[in-house]
Amino acid sequence: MPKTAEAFAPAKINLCLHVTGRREDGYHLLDSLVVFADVGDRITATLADSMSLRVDGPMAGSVPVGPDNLVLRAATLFEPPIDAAITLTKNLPAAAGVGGGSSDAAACLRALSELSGRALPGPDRLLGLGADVPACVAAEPLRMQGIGEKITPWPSLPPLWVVLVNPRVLVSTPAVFKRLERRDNPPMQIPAEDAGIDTFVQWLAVQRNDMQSAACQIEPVITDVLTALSKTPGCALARMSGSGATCFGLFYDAKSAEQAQATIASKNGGWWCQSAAILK
Ligand SMILES: C[C@@](CO)(OP(=O)(O)O)[C@H](O)COP(=O)(O)OP(=O)(O)OC[C@H]1O[C@@H](n2ccc(N)nc2=O)[C@H](O)[C@@H]1O
Ligand SMILES: Nc1ncnc2c1ncn2[C@@H]1O[C@H](COP(=O)(O)OP(=O)(O)O)[C@@H](O)[C@H]1O
Repeated sequence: MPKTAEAFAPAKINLCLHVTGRREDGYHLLDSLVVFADVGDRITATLADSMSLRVDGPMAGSVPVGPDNLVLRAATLFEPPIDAAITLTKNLPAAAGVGGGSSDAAACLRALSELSGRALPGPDRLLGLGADVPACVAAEPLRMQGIGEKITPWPSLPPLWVVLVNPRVLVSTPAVFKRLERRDNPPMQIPAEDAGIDTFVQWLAVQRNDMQSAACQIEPVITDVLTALSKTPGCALARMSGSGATCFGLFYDAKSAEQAQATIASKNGGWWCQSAAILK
């Protein structure tokens, strides 16, 4: 039997995303609390004589199947190459601020590492795939700084659930960065350690996503998503993730999140709505 490995590619959520500066090469300096949800894509890799990629799942149509797919780009980081037949089951919307491509790349690296017994590529090579890839390889609650390369594990997170809502508009990350009015915003404040859930959510509410306003100007429907989320019972906070267009509502329990998802989905047939737990 050929050896097979499976890896989960969780949705990435920027609970807050502060843009604090810009480097000379144009990349932006970020300060973000990044977490992962128990919804995402899936990678299955089987050792084979040559490298191949098959994409299935509800969002398969929205990603490239050739060498531009971040899964195949990630696989090339191993030298010498590890040949495998890879299947990507694409459940997350692409170019949506939930890091699907970066998380797929990270999951592919984990699966190939397991199959071959070889170490994961170093941090510089991960960053070369995309600014979100180092965070997605860590795949645990973390503070992300620099342009994405500085990763610090987040010490403790209260139990939280989210509803992720994407109005099915594509938002270009460079276009949102370009439209920012300010690039020198204050960094995250640091909350008290082991704060209870109320203190944590109050703290989070005064942090920001500095890309949200620019993204809403490009795609005003994002404002509708935020309004719909914030009106659902039990929603403690509604905010955009990454450069959008996906927004999240934050909930204290699974049931409230599931009800909010059902309510929003029933009123907005074309939107992608998913309730999930935040992984600790
Ligand atoms: C904004 C964030 C926040 O987590 O999330 P997404 O909206 O992509 O999910 C990420 O920084 C995105 O990471 P990722 O999508 O991997 O970015 P990359 O492919 O490396 O970069 C896409 C483009 O975004 C801009 N970019 C990206 C990261 C950064 N720190 N500064 C930038 O200015 C650059 O113009 C770059 O060409
Ligand atoms: N496996 C993949 N999944 C999603 N997008 C991918 C993938 N491979 C390449 N891409 C391309 O990468 C870009 C960013 O995708 P994604 O990581 O989903 O967005 P975001 O960074 O906004 O969360 C998209 O334009 C998409 O075409």
